[in-house]
Amino acid sequence: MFLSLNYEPALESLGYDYFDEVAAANFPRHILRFRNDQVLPILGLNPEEVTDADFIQAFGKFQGVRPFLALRYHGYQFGEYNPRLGDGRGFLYGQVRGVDGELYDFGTKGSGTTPYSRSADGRLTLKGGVREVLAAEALYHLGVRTSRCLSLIETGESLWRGDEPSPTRSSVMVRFTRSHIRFGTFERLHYFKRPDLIKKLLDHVIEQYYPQITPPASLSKGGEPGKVFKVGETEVGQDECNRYIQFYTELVERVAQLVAQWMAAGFCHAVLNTDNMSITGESFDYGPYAFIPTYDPAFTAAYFDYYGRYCYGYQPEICRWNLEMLQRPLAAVIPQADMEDALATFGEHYYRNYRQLMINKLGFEQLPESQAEELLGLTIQFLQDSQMGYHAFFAELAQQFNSSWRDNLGQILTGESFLPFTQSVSSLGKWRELYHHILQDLSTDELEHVAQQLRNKNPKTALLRPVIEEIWHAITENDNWQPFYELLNRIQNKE
Ligand SMILES: Nc1ncnc2c1ncn2[C@@H]1O[C@H](COP(=O)(O)OP(=O)(O)OP(=O)(O)O)[C@@H](O)[C@H]1O
Ligand SMILES: [Mg+2]
Repeated sequence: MFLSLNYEPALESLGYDYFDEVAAANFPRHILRFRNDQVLPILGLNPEEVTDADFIQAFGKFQGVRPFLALRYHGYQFGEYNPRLGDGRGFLYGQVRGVDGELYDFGTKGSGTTPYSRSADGRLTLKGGVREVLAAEALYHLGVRTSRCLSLIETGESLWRGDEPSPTRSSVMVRFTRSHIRFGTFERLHYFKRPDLIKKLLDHVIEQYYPQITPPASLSKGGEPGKVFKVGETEVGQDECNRYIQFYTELVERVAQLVAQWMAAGFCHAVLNTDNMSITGESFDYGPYAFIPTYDPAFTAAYFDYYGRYCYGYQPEICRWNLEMLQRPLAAVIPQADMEDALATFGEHYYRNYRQLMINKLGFEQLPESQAEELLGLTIQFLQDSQMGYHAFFAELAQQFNSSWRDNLGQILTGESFLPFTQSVSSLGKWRELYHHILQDLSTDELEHVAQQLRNKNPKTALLRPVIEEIWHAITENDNWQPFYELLNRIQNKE
């Protein structure tokens, strides 16, 4: 089924400067643990017609005739440039155009060694695979622009890891995402002083992932088609240059929006190295991530992040810095001053998006700016003062909300979960007053809309670490996958 999809050699057609052809490992076993039936319709496939054997054939045994491409990239890891990276345990399996007209990647993780594996085994632990499946689904259903997992297959090997009781079980995952071109893909080309390859890749990225940016032909009608000038070492036409500026400007906006989505979702990615930043502004690579238990800007998810560089509250600044580092390769084709102007808007884009998403989580489509600002401020204040669960606060708000709140301040957030804070946290009283004040302007229909919005944005199920550990416990102790499927069901049904 997957073998007969209409694969497009989009990246492959750029030539062997960007990747190496590799082979998949032969695994002793293939046990399908997860298939993402929600994704299949995007590929034009009817889930009922796709068998488990189809998944195993394509994404466990890797039968098929396409070249598998280990992509070359570098990256800044914890602030240090690392030229010894690249797909060390994965490859681009293929690219397919969805029924929505968009190009999608199937990328593997844990599929065997490549020229970039260094001394590592090219494998993915089963727990790592389970965690990535869960994160992607949870984020997707919280409205985050994210990759998703198409399949997870257990592969029957024993792996040794410093951060899991070992030996531990192995798996191979296939990721479904717009692109695996990373900031680090460009950084590598800069390292090797190849502005020509930067330009070629950028043209490809704009054509495939930023199609609304006007192509040179139409731009040149009104512009100055003949004018060519030097940016860095490269000769760039005026209208080409305009496109590149538009691209960087939009990337800045997309990344700002993505970080706002993580922050509102209470998500800490944990490893925001530039090799984990997609050029399409999508989120992916869910390793030691965590959803924050309580609102704490200093919350750090990765045990190896000794200085808290990638803590929850630094994420916007880190992504801004990553965009700044990307200016180095892009300076080959984009004037520095234009990139700086674009990046200067990052903070504003981030904050505007964040505030809007938080207002949505609080039940409203729109609020006047000053009111939105005040409500957000009080919400954060309460979450910080009380250290009530971040997800619990919103879930409880959604559960307890009642249209009677409009006429009766005394009923707002009086459920049991808020009792401990009624006396001790003064921001709760102020929050209630403001919320009441906002509701007073609403009609009965609008109140119903608030109730719906609250439930829609704030599912009861939160993917907190203890929840994942419980799922993993059942798997590792009793090979019981039921809790995993039940959790996935709740997440996918936004319960
Ligand atoms: N077990 C492994 N074997 C070989 N290379 C590995 C292994 N684990 C990580 N790497 C390499 O180390 C670098 C950082 O890995 P990271 O944990 O960010 O995930 P990843 O393997 O990069 O996958 P992706 O970024 O596509 O989600 C990458 O170059 C990766 O290929
Ligand atoms: Mg990675």
